[in-house]
Amino acid sequence: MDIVTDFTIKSICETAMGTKLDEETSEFGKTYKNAIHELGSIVCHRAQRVWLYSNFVFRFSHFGKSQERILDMTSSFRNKVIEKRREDFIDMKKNIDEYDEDQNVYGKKRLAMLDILLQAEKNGTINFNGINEEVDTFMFEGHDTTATALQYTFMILANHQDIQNKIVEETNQILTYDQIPTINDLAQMKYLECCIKESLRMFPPVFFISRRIEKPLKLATFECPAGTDVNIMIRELHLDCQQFREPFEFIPERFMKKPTWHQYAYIPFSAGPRNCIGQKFAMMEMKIALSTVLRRYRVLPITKPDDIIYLADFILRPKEPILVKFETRV
Ligand code: HEM
Repeated sequence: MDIVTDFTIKSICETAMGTKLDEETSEFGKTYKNAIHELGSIVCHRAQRVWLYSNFVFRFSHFGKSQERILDMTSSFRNKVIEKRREDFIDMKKNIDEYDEDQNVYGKKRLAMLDILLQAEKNGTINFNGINEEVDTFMFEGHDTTATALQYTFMILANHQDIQNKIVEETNQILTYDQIPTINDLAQMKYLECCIKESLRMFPPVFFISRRIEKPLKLATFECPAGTDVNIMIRELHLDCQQFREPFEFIPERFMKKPTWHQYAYIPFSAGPRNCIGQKFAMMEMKIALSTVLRRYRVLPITKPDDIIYLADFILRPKEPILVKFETRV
């Protein structure tokens, strides 16, 4: 998990934020990962204890104090990432004066998401707090989810050598040993894509989402009054045997045919207007990571799917680290 999280934090910082982590920020990134995990368990702990719902009581509790310490830590990591890019952005603009606002391109450089926010701050369309909120959202949504998906995918592939071999066969037809994949190469990795989709079905990192119902809603025989908070249990939907044949079996081939399930029975990235904005990015990132590692290493099982005990969290987090073994391919 440490290796994949390190990879996904660096990816989101370099791409969306335009900030390459140096030694100091890299170390900070590792603490950030642990802080996010701790934060998840505090939020769930509080949700289960009604006496901690009051902000006044919570603030003085042990958990309230821990949460404050963690939020200080995550804010300072985020501030470092923003400040580093702010300096680079000023330098970049000094050297290049052509800015194409429609394409978000400076000279020949395409802007990172954070550059667009910094430019918007200059134009007065977003303020300092607004930038912080956007960066927090992307840093969190953009690393923990993908790292979780990758660890379950490595684990399930380690337990299915035949499927792993098929991925390597496909990848070898597209890339040579050291070749860095282009977007076109990634688009050709159809079988790998089915494996990732199947892994997201069985182990959706965001395993539930919540919505507040604005108007009364009839669900089968149930009447939900306006104002009800509803949880949509994504993992339960994905494991419904009325929708998926042998739902507990890892069968990537089911994604090679036209879906036989209801369009909302498979929603790892949610659906509707607030669905995941980063899903294409996540799919590409996972394809790069998996194809690069599997070409070089055979992944062997240590953790088995049935060994996993899940924690109460807002991400599908295992209680114990998920372990696999890497053996160099010859
Ligand atoms: C396997 C990886 C990922 C999974 C499973 C995932 C899943 C989700 C889900 C289920 C939601 C909807 C939450 C809701 O409806 O309440 C969501 C929202 C979001 N995701 Fe992802 N995500 C992933 C990767 C990413 C990445 C890489 C980024 C950023 C580059 C990202 C950015 C976001 C953002 C900003 C939102 C909020 C969108 C909004 O509220 O309009 N996600 N994600």
